[in-house]
Amino acid sequence: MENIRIGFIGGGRIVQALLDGLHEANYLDKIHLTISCPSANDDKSSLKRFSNMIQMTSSNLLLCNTCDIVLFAVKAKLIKSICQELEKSLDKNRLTNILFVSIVPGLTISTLSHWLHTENNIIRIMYNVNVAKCNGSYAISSLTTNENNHRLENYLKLIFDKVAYYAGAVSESELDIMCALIGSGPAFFCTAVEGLADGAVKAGLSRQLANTLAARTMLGCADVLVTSSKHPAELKNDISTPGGTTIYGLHELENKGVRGAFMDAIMAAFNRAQTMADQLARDTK
Ligand SMILES: NC(=O)C1=CN([C@@H]2O[C@H](COP(=O)(O)OP(=O)(O)OC[C@H]3O[C@@H](n4cnc5c(N)ncnc54)[C@H](OP(=O)(O)O)[C@@H]3O)[C@@H](O)[C@H]2O)C=CC1
Ligand SMILES: O=C(O)[C@@H]1CCC=N1
Repeated sequence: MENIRIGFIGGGRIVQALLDGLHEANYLDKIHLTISCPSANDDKSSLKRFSNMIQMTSSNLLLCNTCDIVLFAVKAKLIKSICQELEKSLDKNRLTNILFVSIVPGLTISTLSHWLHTENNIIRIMYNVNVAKCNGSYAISSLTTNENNHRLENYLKLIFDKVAYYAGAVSESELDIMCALIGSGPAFFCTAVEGLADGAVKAGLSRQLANTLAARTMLGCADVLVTSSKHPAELKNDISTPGGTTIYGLHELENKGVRGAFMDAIMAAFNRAQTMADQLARDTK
């Protein structure tokens, strides 16, 4: 297991969040990890802080020639040309022995399979920035059947388990829902925290205290919900005393359709993932 080498094509925010989490979990120096990105040799790269624990290269080809698991972590529009270069230059045997992993919304197994001219060695994963504090969530969508790919997939799970809660093996369509809830969810929660803090500032609290308390209140609620079997409505009802402050605030939220707004946000992100998948699939024709 220890000799399995992992490569990331792209070393931006979502990859660095994973590196931060693995570092915090004291696991980064226990794995062989390489990142390829154009700025690999730039002294100002924010990846430099990991330089004694990871390998860096500006060549995606070199990365694929040395890694057993390769994750695509770049913007969707770049993937086709990256795949074309790999498919053209990589030895066929090497290409079919790598486990390729898409973390890109809309980059489906079938599209990647088409661009790489390979099959049965591609899976998808969705995770979120919360891995940076070992508090992420992730899910996997996989159709691989051969033993070597299962071994590589299990190794990947072992690594993600250090920093994230495993939501399970899901279909690709379910992974698009996970993309909305797990992947984009942190941005939705941050927007809610910002709004609550803004309200407290309007009422007269300092910005710093308002931000800290809004975030800590969310953290505490999340902890209760995750560690108890309480339904969110039960916790909400426990807090709302008859004729008290909370129910007045909740009435305003209902007047503004906040629940519908959150539902719409999830549906919009989910639909966007499916639209992106359709657009990328059209590029395989
Ligand atoms: N941010 C998030 O929370 C999540 C993002 N994702 C998905 O992950 C992908 C990456 O997102 P994110 O990290 O936020 O994006 P960033 O913009 O932060 O990072 C993009 C990375 O791609 C690199 N890159 C650009 N061109 C190439 C190339 N030709 N070959 C190799 N690397 C290249 C960039 O390198 P350089 O810096 O040198 O230009 C950079 O390291 C996206 O598809 C996104 O949708 C998925 C789940 C969550
Ligand atoms: O916005 C995006 O496209 C990525 C996917 C999930 C979170 N961020």
